[in-house]
Amino acid sequence: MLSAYHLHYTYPEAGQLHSVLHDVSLELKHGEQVALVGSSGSGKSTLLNLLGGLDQPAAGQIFLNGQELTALKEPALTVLRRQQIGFIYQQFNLIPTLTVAENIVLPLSLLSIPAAQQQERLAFWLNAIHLPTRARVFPDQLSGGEQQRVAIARALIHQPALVLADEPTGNLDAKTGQLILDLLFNLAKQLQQTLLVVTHSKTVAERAERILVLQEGVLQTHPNDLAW
Ligand SMILES: Nc1ncnc2c1ncn2[C@@H]1O[C@H](COP(=O)(O)OP(=O)(O)OP(=O)(O)O)[C@@H](O)[C@H]1O
Repeated sequence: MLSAYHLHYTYPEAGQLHSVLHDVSLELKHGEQVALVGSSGSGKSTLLNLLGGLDQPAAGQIFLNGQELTALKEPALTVLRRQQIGFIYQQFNLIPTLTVAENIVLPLSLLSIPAAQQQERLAFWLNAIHLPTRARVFPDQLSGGEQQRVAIARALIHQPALVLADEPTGNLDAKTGQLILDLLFNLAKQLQQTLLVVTHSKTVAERAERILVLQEGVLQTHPNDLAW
């Protein structure tokens, strides 16, 4: 469902081009749950941003469900992201001035889904993340784990084909992180969404069906043999 071919990513600094990703190719199957690991600075977040259409590679192609993401320009790229991709971040990134309910339905509002349908789906998701009574509170009234549950609902509510998570448990204690992980992996599986999770945690990576390892911008072909 997601294919990337020969991705290169560079940035200019002090008159030189620095390479972050070098000839990265990968394929994710429909409904697959994959972890992306590698040491700090190896290019994991950069790769996630390219796959999510948030940034463009210097060279290479990315296809999402047959559509070439790397051939799209704004605003078509934004439309594709809104329809097909859900993002989850370490810092939760909820909008502080919106309530829990408003944060969760935001992707539906952006897609102009009718209000009645939004409320129906909201009720389902408040239950799915075990926060049925917190719809009207604001993010700063929630714990970190609760905020991340809201962020998960917001990332999945529009039924995206692809869910990209960057260190989703990085800001949580071990026990809360485990609960968040269970919720994310179980819901994505139930909804047959493809999940790619960037992580430094072995616990997180071991939940995945497959582990991709980046080393200094190069994707390793035999990741199981490597220490990371
Ligand atoms: N546009 C840019 N300008 C300057 N540096 C950049 C740019 N894009 C990426 N980099 C550099 O590329 C390297 C890879 O960054 P990236 O955030 O992708 O790594 P990472 O593997 O996710 O690291 P971490 O695990 O610490 O989050 C870093 O050294 C980063 O500073």
